[in-house]
Parts: sequence; C-alpha cells; structure tokens
Amino acid sequence: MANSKYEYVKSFELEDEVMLPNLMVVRIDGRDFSSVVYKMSVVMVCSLCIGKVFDSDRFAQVHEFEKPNHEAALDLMNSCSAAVLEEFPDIVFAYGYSDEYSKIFSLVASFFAAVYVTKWKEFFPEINLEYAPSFTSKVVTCASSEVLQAYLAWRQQDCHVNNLYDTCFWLLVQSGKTISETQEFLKVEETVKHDENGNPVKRLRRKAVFVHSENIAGRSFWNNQPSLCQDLGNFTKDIRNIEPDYTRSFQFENKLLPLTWVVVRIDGCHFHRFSDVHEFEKPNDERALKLMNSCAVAVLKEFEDIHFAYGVSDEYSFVLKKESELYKRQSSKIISAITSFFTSTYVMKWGDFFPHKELKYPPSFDGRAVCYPTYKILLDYLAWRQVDCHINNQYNTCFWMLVKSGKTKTQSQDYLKGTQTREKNELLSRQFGVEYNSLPLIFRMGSSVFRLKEALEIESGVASGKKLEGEVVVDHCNIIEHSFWEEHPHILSYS
Ligand SMILES: Nc1nc2c(ncn2[C@@H]2O[C@H](COP(=O)(O)OP(=O)(O)OP(=O)(O)O)[C@@H](O)[C@H]2O)c(=O)[nH]1
Ligand SMILES: [Mg+2]
Ligand SMILES: [Mg+2]
Repeated sequence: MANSKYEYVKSFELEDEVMLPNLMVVRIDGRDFSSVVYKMSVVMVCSLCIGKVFDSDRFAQVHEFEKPNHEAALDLMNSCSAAVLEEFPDIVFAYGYSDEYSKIFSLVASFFAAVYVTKWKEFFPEINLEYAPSFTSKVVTCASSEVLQAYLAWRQQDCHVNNLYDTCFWLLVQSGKTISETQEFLKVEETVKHDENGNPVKRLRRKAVFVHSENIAGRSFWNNQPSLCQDLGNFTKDIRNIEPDYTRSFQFENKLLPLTWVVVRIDGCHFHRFSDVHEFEKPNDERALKLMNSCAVAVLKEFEDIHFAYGVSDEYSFVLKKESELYKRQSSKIISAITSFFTSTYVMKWGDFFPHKELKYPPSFDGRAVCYPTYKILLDYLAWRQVDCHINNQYNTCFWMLVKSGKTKTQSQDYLKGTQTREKNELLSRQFGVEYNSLPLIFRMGSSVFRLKEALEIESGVASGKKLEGEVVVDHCNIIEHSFWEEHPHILSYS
C-alpha cells in the first residue's frame, strides 16, 4: 500500500528484543500476585506466588473478599494462570521468539484480564463484578538457569515474608516426556489460528499441571521435574543467599524518556480471526468500533494523564501528556495497566454492544509505548494513523464491494492492485453507486477521544443534551489538518 509522508515516525519505534540464551520471566504483578516464566520461544513454567490480589484494597473491599485469603479469589487467579499457559501455543506462534518483549508481557496481562472477567461468574456467582480489573506486568530476563533459580527463590521468599507461604506451581508438560504419576497429562491438537487464506493452523495445546512445593527453587523439587530440567536446565546446587546483583536486575525498570510525548498503542491480537468468529460486518462493523470507543473513553476516565486517543479498526493510540509521571514513567507498568484495563473493559461491555451475540473466547490486545520528542512529530504520528485508516478503509470498501458482487478474493485483489484514490472512488461511484465521501465518518476518519474544554450542546440522532466541561467525548474529526489542533489547543499543546 501507498506510503505517506508521515511514515518516518515509524523510526521512533525502538526494538526491544531479548536475545538467546536469556530466559524470559513475565511477571504479572497485579500488584504482586503471579509470575509466568518463559523460555525464549516456549512458555515452560508459570510459577504463581499468591500475594495480595490487588494493590489497593479497593477491589477486595468492593467485592467483599474474605481476609486474608479468599479461596474463590485465589482459585480464580489460578484458573486465569492455567488459561494463560494453555493459550500459549497461539502466542508463541504469533510472536516467534525474538519479537519485542513489550508485546509479550502486555499480551499476557491483557489475556489474563480478559479471562479474569470471563471467569468471574464461575467463581463468584453471587457477586457482581463492579468495575474493570487491571494488571501490571513486566519482563525479567534470566541469563542462565542459576539466575532463574535465584529469581524463583526470591519470589518465594517474598511470598513467605508476606505470610502467604502457599506457593503454587504450574508446569507445562512437553509431549512425549515422562511425567510423574501425580501429573495430569493431556495432548490436544487444536486450531489456534488461521492463516491469510483462512486455513486452520493446528498445534499441540499443552495442559497446565498444578502442583504444590515448599521450595520451588530447590534441587529436590526442580530436578525431579523432567520437563523443567530439560527445557530450562538443571539446578546444580541449592542456594542459600540470593546474589544482590541478581536481585537488583530483577527490580530493574525501564523508564520512558522524560518530557517526551508518550504514545501507548494497543492492537487486537489476531482480530482477523476474532472478527470472523464473531461475524463482524465487513469491512466495518459499527458496533465493534463503538465498543472500542467506549473502552477508550473508560481508559481516559481511569488515567487522567491520557489527554487524547485515536482509534481505528482493532487499534487505539493513547497519548500521555508530556509531563506525565504515571508509574514514574516505567514503561512496562504503563503499557500493561492500560492494555489490561482496556481488555477487561472490552469483555465487560461486550453485551452492551452485542446483546444477542455471545463472546466466544476472551480477546487480547498487545501494547507498546513510543516516545515522540516534539509536538510536531506527535501530530505527524497521529496523522500517520489517520492516513492509514483512510487508505485501509478505502481499499477494504472497494475490496468487499467487489467480493459481494461475485468476484473471488484473488480477482478483487488483482483488480485493485496499483489503483489510486481517485480510481477507487470512481469505481465505487460508477459500479456500485456509492459516494465514498458519504460513508459514515466513523469509518473514514476513525475515532478521536478527548476531554471537552467547555460545556457543549450536542445533538446526535434523536438525543440531544449538554456535555459538561471535562467530559470525555468521541469525535470523528480530521486530525491530519492542523486546524483541528489550533481549534482545540487545550488537548495537547498546553497540557
Ligand atoms: N469484519 C470486520 N473485521 C474487522 C473490523 N475491524 C477489524 N477487523 C479485522 O481485524 C484485523 C485487524 O488487522 P491487524 O491488526 O493488522 O491483524 P490481526 O488479525 O489483528 O493480527 P495481529 O494484530 O498481528 O495479531 C483486520 O484485518 C480485520 O480482519 C471490522 O469492523 N469488521
Ligand atoms: Mg490486530
Ligand atoms: Mg490492527
């Protein structure tokens, strides 16, 4: 597809790969409640130290959890962890083993949040889930099994310190390996994704196994688990003291450059499949877009420092004010909190937008954060996204019109190859009687979300009303032209 003059903004997206032989530990810190250990390409272990479920007691209080441990709450967390592990062949497939790690940890937090909301009723049939839970996550890299051992010992120590000594441990059992009798073993081949031509891609989906151990970092436990030893390495000795250098590296947090505009862009994982399974209208499903918008509004209400958001298709970009000190600018926390909050809201609001459609499986989104040093580059970034929206929408509108008129997908693709904007508009008008510019703005412009500076009278359809100052609104304006920004200086430039 055509490049635009705004494409240069892509160069601000820095790579953040973890190289072999590092092991990746993804810790979902729903404020210290669980951790998932990955090997580069395969999730091998998920260790779950049960601590406080949420940072503040608010969530526990609102939902009347018993103290100190509410069994159903812990069971729900366990169940979500198992779901993460079982989901993993799919994630591995999608991201390969040297993809950006922000994608991986954000995806895990997002999926975890979606499963949490989905399973809530199973564990709390009597209690309403009052608001969207969110989780933070980060990656810890371990250069060897010795460091991993220290990491596990450190987490378990923390668990003991918190007086919550019950440590649960999940293993992924590899196919064909001997396993101890106590472990349940299941080998199921399932469709985990569809390729570009819609053909199912099958992989082995491995079942998580649940065991308890007093000391997950001990040789006696670890070395007796063939799947762990083989995939992650043996523990050669028991450790008494954890190297302070290791502990420091576990606590390291990446920070985003100060005084730059931070954009967190989230994108639906495999939404091609998700929209097929849920029979979204093609090329645009207004309800699906409005559900996305409503989640973005919730994000702006939850995170004051986000001043603007722009969404199209299955993605949303959230712009934080330059001076933001959210989570001390720790990128993993910012990315995972926003992504998981968006996802759990998506699941909670699904029924409002699709009252007659069941949510077939929990969706997930990945997130990344990019810093833009100047206001001009930030506006170019937003323009880049809106140009993309325009190009894709125009192409997709033509493509689906051709398909609906009887052409095959390949014929339609060939027909559109190399065509320019004007030719596509002519095609729509001549062959299908559709004036591109009369299509709904939400499809052509995408959606912008921001707070109002002044109270406003609005009229939308039959409903008219007054919007209050500071209220979060959704608009479908042209953000490429600078006139929008000049008319709304409060949104970004004067934050
Ligand atoms: N039918 C329909 N499909 C949509 C709509 N919005 C998004 N999609 C689908 O979601 C996809 C989003 O594109 P991508 O984000 O590039 O692709 P993806 O399948 O999500 O794959 P990854 O993002 O790489 O995980 C589109 O290609 C569509 O297939 C919609 O309103 N209607
Ligand atoms: Mg996507
Ligand atoms: Mg997308």
